[in-house]
Amino acid sequence: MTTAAPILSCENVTVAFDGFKAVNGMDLKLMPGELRFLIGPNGAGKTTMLDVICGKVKPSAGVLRFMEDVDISRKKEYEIAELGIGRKFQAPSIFVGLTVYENLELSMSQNRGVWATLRATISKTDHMRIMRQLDMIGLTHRAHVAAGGLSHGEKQWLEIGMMLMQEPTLLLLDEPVAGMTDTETEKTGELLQEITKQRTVVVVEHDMEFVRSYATKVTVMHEGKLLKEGTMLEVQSDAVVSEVYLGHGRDASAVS
Ligand SMILES: Nc1ncnc2c1ncn2[C@@H]1O[C@H](COP(=O)(O)OP(=O)(O)OP(=O)(O)O)[C@@H](O)[C@H]1O
Repeated sequence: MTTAAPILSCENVTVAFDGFKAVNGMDLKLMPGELRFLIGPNGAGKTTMLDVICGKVKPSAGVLRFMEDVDISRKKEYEIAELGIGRKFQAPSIFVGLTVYENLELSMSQNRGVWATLRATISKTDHMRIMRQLDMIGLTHRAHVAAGGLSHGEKQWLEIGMMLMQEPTLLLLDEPVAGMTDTETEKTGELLQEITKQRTVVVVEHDMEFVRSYATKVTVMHEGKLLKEGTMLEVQSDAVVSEVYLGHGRDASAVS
């Protein structure tokens, strides 16, 4: 039997902003096909950790290895994206004046200009890819609606769909269900589970109901470090985790 190699391995990662260590010796290992939740109180360093993985900020110490042997610690953001790491920020970045279909079409061919892409005749293969993607994100019936007219949840799914058109190996999502209705949140959880049949996903999340429903493994960060890793049950019953969360208003429910 062969043991699968990690898709991402972060060792002793530190990020300093003017001497303040937002991430301070963090370790994180992800296996292929994982849906990993990264939680922790406000200011724990979760978003900064995603920023380092996608190359938006550079670590002052530590090593990040992607696909076993590619050291991405010093690579530029676009190089990391080309290697197959996609990052979705909280606010959706979609073209509101274009239709859902056109947004997906554009994300497939980002190195061509907008008008060149939209004027070119689309191949049957590309059309089928877009149709499959629309089906996956549940927006087939909204294909020809301007993206600006979508609901908040639909916009988030469209952006996830746009990222998937680039075929990333690893997807990083920052609070994807923030502001969503309960129904939208549930649909997002199902979508993430579907995505992890083929890819690895890391989700930074504060919505503990959502984490409880969909997490198999949870990583807790505190003061820039790994505090605890395990199932939600293991994490919730940990005394140190409880202590850390106490007094952190919106996060206190994590351990209650
Ligand atoms: N560019 C920056 N310059 C200076 N300090 C920063 C910068 N980015 C983040 N920080 C600080 O680093 C710490 C960690 O921030 P980060 O956003 O990573 O935490 P977080 O766990 O994602 O928090 P939250 O859950 O509130 O989003 C915070 O104290 C924050 O103020």
